[in-house]
Amino acid sequence: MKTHQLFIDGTYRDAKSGKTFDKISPATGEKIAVVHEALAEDVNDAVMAADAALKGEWGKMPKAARCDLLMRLADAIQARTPDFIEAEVADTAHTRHFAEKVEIPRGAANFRIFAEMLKHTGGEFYHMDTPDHTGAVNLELHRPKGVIGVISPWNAPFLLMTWKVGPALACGNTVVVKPSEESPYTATLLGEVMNEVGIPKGVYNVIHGFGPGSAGELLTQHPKVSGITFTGETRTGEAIMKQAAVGLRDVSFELGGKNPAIIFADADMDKAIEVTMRSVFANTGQVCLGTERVYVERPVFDEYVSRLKAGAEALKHGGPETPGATIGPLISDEHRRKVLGYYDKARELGAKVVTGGGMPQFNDERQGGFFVDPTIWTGLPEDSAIVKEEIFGPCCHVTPFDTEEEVIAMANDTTYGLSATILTENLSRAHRVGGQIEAGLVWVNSWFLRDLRTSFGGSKSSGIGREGGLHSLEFYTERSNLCMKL
Ligand SMILES: NC(=O)c1ccc[n+]([C@@H]2O[C@H](COP(=O)([O-])OP(=O)(O)OC[C@H]3O[C@@H](n4cnc5c(N)ncnc54)[C@H](O)[C@@H]3O)[C@@H](O)[C@H]2O)c1
Ligand SMILES: O=C/C=C/C=C(\O)C(=O)O
Repeated sequence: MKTHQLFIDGTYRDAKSGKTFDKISPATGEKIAVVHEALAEDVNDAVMAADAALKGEWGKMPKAARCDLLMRLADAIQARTPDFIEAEVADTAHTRHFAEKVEIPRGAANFRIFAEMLKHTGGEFYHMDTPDHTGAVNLELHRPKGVIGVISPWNAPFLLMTWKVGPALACGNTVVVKPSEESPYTATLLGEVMNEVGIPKGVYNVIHGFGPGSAGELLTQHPKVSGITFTGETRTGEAIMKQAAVGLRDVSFELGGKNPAIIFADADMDKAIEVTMRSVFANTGQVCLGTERVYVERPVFDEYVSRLKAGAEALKHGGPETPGATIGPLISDEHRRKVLGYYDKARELGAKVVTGGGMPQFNDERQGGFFVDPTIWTGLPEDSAIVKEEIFGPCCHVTPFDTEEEVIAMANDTTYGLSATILTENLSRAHRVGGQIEAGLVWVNSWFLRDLRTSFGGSKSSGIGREGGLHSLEFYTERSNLCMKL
């Protein structure tokens, strides 16, 4: 039985709390690991180790040397791709293809992009006139924020945790990572690679546990933690904001979404189906940027629904060991109950269930896994819970529309503002409509294309702040303006 320990000050160790919890396989429902739960003393040990590292070798390291070390870390992650694939797949039951092609390469890229950027980016400089006409110069200086608490979710564990740790370390901070209780493996494994490449002890620390009353909450309240970067549910973000308020801890939030796809009659329908089959069903719908609302211009509504139905019904359920599987299980029985609750609610509200709406039956080990049917609904009003609330499963509601004004209004009529995707072959329409969607990311004729130099994040209930590229400097550094009289 695998055991996941804490990783504190460069060393793996059991939790002083003496508490552990089980990790269950999403593919089979069987216990696959025991995880050590960090409580107050463990959390304090991790934060104090991170604080000490700021004042030690790491804090004194020249920026170029720090960035070179992170580039070596990216290479070392790449070299251990097979180990990270097995770890991610064990926790999430993702396909090895998804882990190999998306998740692990992004883990390396998330260090590389910020190391390269920080190494080659200059800063702001302003010359000003002065009353005595001798002038003055202003230099915008950046220094590390300090110890950063990183709290990450289970839906893309390694990608999302490194998306935060990469810029945090590139900017000279140290981190204490609290991965989701559902996905401890890759964050723990990364400690080995940190030691292999020579990242000083205490720079990267991993504590395991839950949120309220556990490691997560304790981390957000620790006086030596200077900022919390969090990815997860909106309501969790609200809780963390309250927890972090005492001490005025800065926060960077990437939260939930209820993302629209808009398909105009002039769209390339093959492309529209290819894009939305991914944006609705990839990772079993457990993608914050995924589509749960589809708006289709009326002339092509029936064709679209019929083709999406065919695509959904062609998906093959299975875990990483199931040959040819194209849709996996949800992460946990608890999450499956949440998604099935929405499936029941849709029926109660009178939705037309185009396909799905329940869970598949198997006569093999998959029967113990947390599988649900890929599901498509039509016919519900825009104010229904199915159209307003994030479900985070392999499902979508499809609504017809007649005009641009109507569909823009429907797309924006949400408390979220994370992402959207627009399918049209009309360039001016893509600019016109795309510029009016209230979301952090809008794709045209594509989905989940990610340039890591761009800003990433959501508005309204989808987040606070932007990370990505130089935008990450806003959260991971403290600015000073040095004004020198000439
Ligand atoms: N915007 C994005 O980039 C993005 C990316 C991925 C997932 N998400 C969102 O994440 C959610 C799914 O992930 P999840 O179920 O793990 O989210 P979650 O909010 O339940 O948990 C996320 C993390 O927060 C911790 N946590 C929970 N309560 C806490 C508290 N009170 N204090 C401190 N830590 C706490 C959890 O232990 C976990 O590590 C979805 O809503 C999805 O939309 C958003
Ligand atoms: O499920 C959400 C996925 C988020 C992806 C990113 O944060 C990213 O691509 O940087």
